[in-house]
Amino acid sequence: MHESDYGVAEKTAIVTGASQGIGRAIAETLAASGANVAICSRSMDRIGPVAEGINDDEDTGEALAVECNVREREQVQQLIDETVETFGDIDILVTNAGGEFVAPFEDISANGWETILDLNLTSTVHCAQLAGEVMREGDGGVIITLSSVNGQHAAPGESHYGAAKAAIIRLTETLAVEWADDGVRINCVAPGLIQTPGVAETLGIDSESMPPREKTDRRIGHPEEIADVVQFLSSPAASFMTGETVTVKGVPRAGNSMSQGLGLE
Ligand SMILES: CCCCCCC/C=C/C(=O)SCCNC(=O)CCNC(=O)[C@H](O)C(C)(C)COP(=O)(O)OP(=O)(O)OC[C@H]1O[C@@H](n2cnc3c(N)ncnc32)[C@H](O)[C@@H]1OP(=O)(O)O
Ligand SMILES: NC(=O)C1=CN([C@@H]2O[C@H](COP(=O)(O)OP(=O)(O)OC[C@H]3O[C@@H](n4cnc5c(N)ncnc54)[C@H](OP(=O)(O)O)[C@@H]3O)[C@@H](O)[C@H]2O)C=CC1
Repeated sequence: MHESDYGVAEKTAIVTGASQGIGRAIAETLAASGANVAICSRSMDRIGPVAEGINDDEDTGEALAVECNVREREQVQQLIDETVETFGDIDILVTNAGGEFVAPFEDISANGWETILDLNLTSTVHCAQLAGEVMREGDGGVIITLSSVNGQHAAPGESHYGAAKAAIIRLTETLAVEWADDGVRINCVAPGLIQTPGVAETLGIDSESMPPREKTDRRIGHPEEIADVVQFLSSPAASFMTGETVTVKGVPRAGNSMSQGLGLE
């Protein structure tokens, strides 16, 4: 009889942007399954308590908090070095940190464009290149990138973010081919609208009004529903998956724009 293996116990995972939202849910989910997690955000005051919460629980893997702005390559290198020094290796990398502002294309300054491309796309390049080096010189590993439904379909106000997230999908496909012989699997998760503090800030959605998980239609997703997919992709159960983008979006309503479709306008 075949027994599915969704395990990540004793693996070492890096999760970027884990002080809140999707990244935090991913870190806590992997740790609850026994992985040691190196987690980062731009502020130790914000990432430290998340690590403490994980370390307070005896039944989880260990957590290492690192202050790291993923837009800065040298800081990403320090994150990689501290992770290897503490846990010995890197088995899983989740490039979760990202963000956006919503604005018409004509209102986005050169710096605004660069900010969103740096934060989402170039940060993913830094993390994948530097952690990928460790994986490829060792026993391989698993990388999971974060795109968005905005990287798959056009939505007004999302030209910069959509371009960055679309590029992440193609980057994922390319690295899957280039690094296949090095034992590195790389897949991408493209969430639909997920209830996080970032979304509350960007789109003004009340984070207290969470609908239950039983329904898949006409609701916003929970961060844990992304974390569960990341856990699967990280595990041996996904051993024949690489270069794929997994969309996680429930059943939004049909509409002219995605936000109208979700009933948010
Ligand atoms: C609708 C349903 C579809 C489903 C998909 C859901 C889409 C969700 C996507 C998410 O990723 S949500 C969660 C992510 N979290 C956030 O986005 C956090 C909120 N945003 C921010 O914290 C910030 O805006 C930022 C994106 C992190 C950028 O902050 P930063 O401090 O790095 O940059 P600034 O110095 O503030 O600005 C740089 C540059 O950008 C211009 N700019 C900033 N905001 C706007 C804006 N609203 N409109 C136009 N331009 C903006 C700013 O003016 C600067 O440019 P210059 O003035 O210097 O030229
Ligand atoms: N929520 C959604 O609906 C969707 C989200 N996504 C993607 O999922 C990912 C997570 O989104 P979400 O949880 O909503 O985001 P949040 O804004 O809620 O959280 C973002 C996290 O990233 C960290 N972060 C932001 N900038 C940096 C940086 N430069 N360096 C390091 N860490 C950083 C923040 O920590 P701190 O502020 O402490 O530095 C925070 O922990 C993003 O890539 C987003 O684009 C995709 C589709 C939909």
